[in-house]
Amino acid sequence: MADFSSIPVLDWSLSQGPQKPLFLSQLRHAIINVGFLYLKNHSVPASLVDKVKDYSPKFFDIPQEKKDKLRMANTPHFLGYSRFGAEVTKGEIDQREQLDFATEYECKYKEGDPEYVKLWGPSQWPDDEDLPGFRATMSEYFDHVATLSYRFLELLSESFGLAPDALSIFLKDPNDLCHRGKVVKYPALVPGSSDQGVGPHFDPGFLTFLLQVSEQPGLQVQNHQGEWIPASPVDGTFVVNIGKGLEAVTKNIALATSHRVLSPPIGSGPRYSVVFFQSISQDVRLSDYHLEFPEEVVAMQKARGDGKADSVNYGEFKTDLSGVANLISRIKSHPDVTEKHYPELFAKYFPNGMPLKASAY
Ligand SMILES: O=C(O)CCC(=O)C(=O)O
Ligand SMILES: [Fe+2]
Repeated sequence: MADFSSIPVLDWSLSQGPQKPLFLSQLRHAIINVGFLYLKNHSVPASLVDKVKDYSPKFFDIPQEKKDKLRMANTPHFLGYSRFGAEVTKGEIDQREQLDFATEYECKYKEGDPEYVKLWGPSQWPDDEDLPGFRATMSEYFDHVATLSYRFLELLSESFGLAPDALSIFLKDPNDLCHRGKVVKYPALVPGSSDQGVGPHFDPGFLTFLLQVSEQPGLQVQNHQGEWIPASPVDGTFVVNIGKGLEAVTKNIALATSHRVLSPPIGSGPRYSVVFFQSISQDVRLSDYHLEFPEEVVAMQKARGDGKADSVNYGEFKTDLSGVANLISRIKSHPDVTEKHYPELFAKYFPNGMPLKASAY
């Protein structure tokens, strides 16, 4: 079985010139065997990335009562602020605080629509006078990363021997896409408390682009033997990884790899990150599609095997509509929003009531 003990680094500038075949073969290796990579020399301007890094801690420094006004449970869209301890992964409380946002929409849901349509709605941003320029900077960054993610997906298709648009068809309707982003703070470990920044999990959709804002280690990626491999920050890079949607539509050739974040070491100060999740059309059932892959790609998958990651979310991408898979995962992560806006699903997924402490809101 091909396994990994470090995360490959890919140079985006190679993909633009005569070295493109080399880039594609490195990409194919990373996507099939690791499911994670660092991307350097990418197309998002360094000055914009620096601004985003600068703003990230500032959001968390605005007064708690102002952040609480943006609480995620205000609306059914799973967008907004989650205070420390409000989020759950694999049944355990995550030691992090975050603001979730998404492609801007008015609430799309109408009586009679499937419930996942409630995922589309407006983000909740801090007032500009509390944090001037934050919303504009985050939105500009979000758009740049979305553009990079579309180009990346075309190259990924090519690296698998498919037509460049073979995977982009799942993102073809711009009025239907709801990419998600967030800015996250992981406080340093407090003696005697849990070190679960975020528990082991898979990501949704097709691709994730992660900006590690601070220097603290903590992000770890699980290899096929179940060992946790560090993906510590590398200056000037994004960490790119595969979501469960892409794994489903490629029949497990692209690997969604389990990962987690451990709280930064005691006394080392908080860790910040900014994440972009590339979504696909919500009314697509990926199992309805059959893509033909060249033999050598299938052979690489066979040589890799299927691994034994122990995280459990997003299995629904293999059977249900993409919107349903996304909704179920939001439900499991945010019991406070679920209790308020999805009472039937709350009863189903939290039969013992609110997990301890996640009810702190
Ligand atoms: O903050 C990070 O470094 C990773 C976060 C993550 O994996 C997630 O929120 O899906
Ligand atoms: Fe993740």
